[in-house]
Amino acid sequence: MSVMYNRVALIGLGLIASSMFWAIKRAGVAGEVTGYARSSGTRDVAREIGLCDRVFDTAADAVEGADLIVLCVPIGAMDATAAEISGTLKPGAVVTDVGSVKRAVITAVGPHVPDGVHFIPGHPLAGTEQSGPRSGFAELFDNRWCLLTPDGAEANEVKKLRTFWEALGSNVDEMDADHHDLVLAVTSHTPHLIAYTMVGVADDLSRVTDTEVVNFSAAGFRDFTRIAASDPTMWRDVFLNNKDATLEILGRFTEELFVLQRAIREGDGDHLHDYFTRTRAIRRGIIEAGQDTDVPNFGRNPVRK
Ligand SMILES: NC(=O)c1ccc[n+]([C@@H]2O[C@H](COP(=O)([O-])OP(=O)(O)OC[C@H]3O[C@@H](n4cnc5c(N)ncnc54)[C@H](O)[C@@H]3O)[C@@H](O)[C@H]2O)c1
Ligand SMILES: O=C(O)C(=O)C[C@]1(C(=O)O)C=C[C@@H](O)C=C1
Repeated sequence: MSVMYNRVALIGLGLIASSMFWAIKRAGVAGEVTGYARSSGTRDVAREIGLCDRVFDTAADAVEGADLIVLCVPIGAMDATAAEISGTLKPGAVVTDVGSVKRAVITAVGPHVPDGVHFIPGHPLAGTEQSGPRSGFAELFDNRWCLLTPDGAEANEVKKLRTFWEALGSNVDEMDADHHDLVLAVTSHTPHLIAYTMVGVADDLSRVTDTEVVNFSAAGFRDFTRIAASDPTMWRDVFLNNKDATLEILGRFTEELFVLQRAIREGDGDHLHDYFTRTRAIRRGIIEAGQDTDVPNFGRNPVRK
């Protein structure tokens, strides 16, 4: 594929930015990729492993002259990061982000985007429980969805950003930001909270030892522990910034849980069987839609130095 943006700047060099870098190199869609991370340790690692063509010590320097700027920091850091780069954004540049919540990012970043610069929020629905500059890999976005919430941004720029994400391996869709936050509360945010809770319950239970939990963890619980190992800062920020939607889904979840709890207590096998039959159909739907893509080639990267 040919170069789409002469210079792409990645701000915040963790899992998503490093995966984007390797995927951009694999696709050949950027002339140059610059990067910035807040900590000097992360910048040193980035330089050591060849993550980004040039790593800068300030975000403002990293975005200077960039055609596409991708904010890859935790949601709670979006406001300050956008303020830092605001003065050096090139007219005509596109600012996007990868944050897991969209309305809060629009509120935080939008006011810092000067006239003449395009702002197109985004969210790749792909990740792992790993974080940091060494955790990325080029295949992360393959066959995963990336949602854009353009809200009136210029159509040509939106189209170009769509094509960019497609070149990185994603399927792309557009959505209203509030709707995005509700959908993700169902499909990602509340499930993470449930996993955190279940692992916390196992940890608290004194009659079952930690060694027993580790040795005898069944597949379902092991999946929960993977999810519950996700980055605490990122997930704290997700819940603080998608409060209403998460609380709505969590309310419905606890209501359903109480009904199932009662069915177990009363020995209502029909209710349990009917419920599990309904939920099984959802899983089958996901497989039929080709969305059961477990993370491919985890940890391997053909272009990493
Ligand atoms: N991990 C996932 O599964 C996933 C998936 C999709 C989107 N996201 C979103 O992508 C963004 C980055 O997540 P990640 O998984 O790459 O995280 P990460 O922890 O791997 O990397 C985040 C990077 O942001 C920088 N950073 C951290 N705190 C900062 C601060 N206060 N100020 C400035 N910079 C700071 C650091 O360079 C750090 O390496 C988040 O907004 C997250 O919601 C994550
Ligand atoms: O597979 C995982 O580790 C993830 O949790 C990735 C996952 C998710 O699917 O919920 C997590 C947060 C995101 O914003 C997008 C993707």
